[in-house]
Amino acid sequence: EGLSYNFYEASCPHVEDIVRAALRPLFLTDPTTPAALLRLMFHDCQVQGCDASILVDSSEGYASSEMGSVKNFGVRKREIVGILKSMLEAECPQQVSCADILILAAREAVALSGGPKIQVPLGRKDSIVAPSSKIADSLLPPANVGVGDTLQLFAKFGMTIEESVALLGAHTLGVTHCSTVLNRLNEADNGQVKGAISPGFEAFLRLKCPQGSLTSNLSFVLNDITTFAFDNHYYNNAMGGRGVLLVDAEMVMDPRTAPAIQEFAANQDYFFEAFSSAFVKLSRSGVLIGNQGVVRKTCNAIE
Ligand code: HEM
Ligand SMILES: [Ca+2]
Ligand SMILES: [Ca+2]
Repeated sequence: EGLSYNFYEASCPHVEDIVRAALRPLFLTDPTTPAALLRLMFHDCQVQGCDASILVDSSEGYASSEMGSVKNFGVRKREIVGILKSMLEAECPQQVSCADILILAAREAVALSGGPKIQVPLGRKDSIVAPSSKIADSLLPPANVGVGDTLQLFAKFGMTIEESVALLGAHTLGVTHCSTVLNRLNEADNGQVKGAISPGFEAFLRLKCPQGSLTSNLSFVLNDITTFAFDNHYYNNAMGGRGVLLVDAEMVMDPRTAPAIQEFAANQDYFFEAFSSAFVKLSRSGVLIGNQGVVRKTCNAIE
């Protein structure tokens, strides 16, 4: 496919060490950084492939760029890829693509949070096209997506059902803002919130995210209680009716996905293996190789 595990062996042999060493202090300063970088990777790969398109600021103003999509609400830390890029430009000018840096940053986010150490193939090029917010709107899944649509989405990356369930285990890190939580609570059928939800957790969500609050874009709940640890707690959470998003809560009840949930909840190593494989598949999605793309000078602009 054109990606390889020793792509920068001659042109930038220390690229992986440089990224890891630079991220460690950034993660200590702000422990929410790994979650942000992992989500950033998914949102890049989902729109036009893993090509750093999400990093491009629109020249006509932010609103029309990919980041202007409401589906990118809460996406943070794009600037960190820019920081890593300038370090790598100093070490090996014009060699390392922003698209590869983004994948390496997400990979370190997982490893430095206690998750699996994933080997990723490199050699992606950066896009020379910046998709509009409308395109991002149509390609990114809505926050209230169900199990069926999610499996369909991930099948496009060549993922098995097990890998799809493992990939959603990314929600072992990070938070969900109350605006999204309220949408789920308000879409109740006859007063019954959709998906597996325990009465205690529903009460907790209603307390944390009150109706009509003016700050529901700022307040949030944790995706699982070990929000900074990449572990299998997400699955225990979901089985206990404490899944935050609809898809987290529905997967437990769906006969296609329930077996994998139980497996991952019982066996963290097995989860890590499936997640690693899914991560690499995601990272290969729609990549540009050779002269299909460029190595940008700065990540937030297409010269
Ligand atoms: C059906 C697919 C998915 C849906 C509907 C979905 C939806 C969401 C939503 C609504 C949030 C909360 C955003 C906020 O309020 O700030 C979130 C957070 C997050 N998502 Fe997903 N997601 C999906 C798949 C994925 C995948 C495949 C990954 C990574 C491999 C991922 C990683 C994350 C992470 C790490 C966070 C926490 C971000 C933070 O705390 O800054 N998600 N997701
Ligand atoms: Ca992209
Ligand atoms: Ca966790």
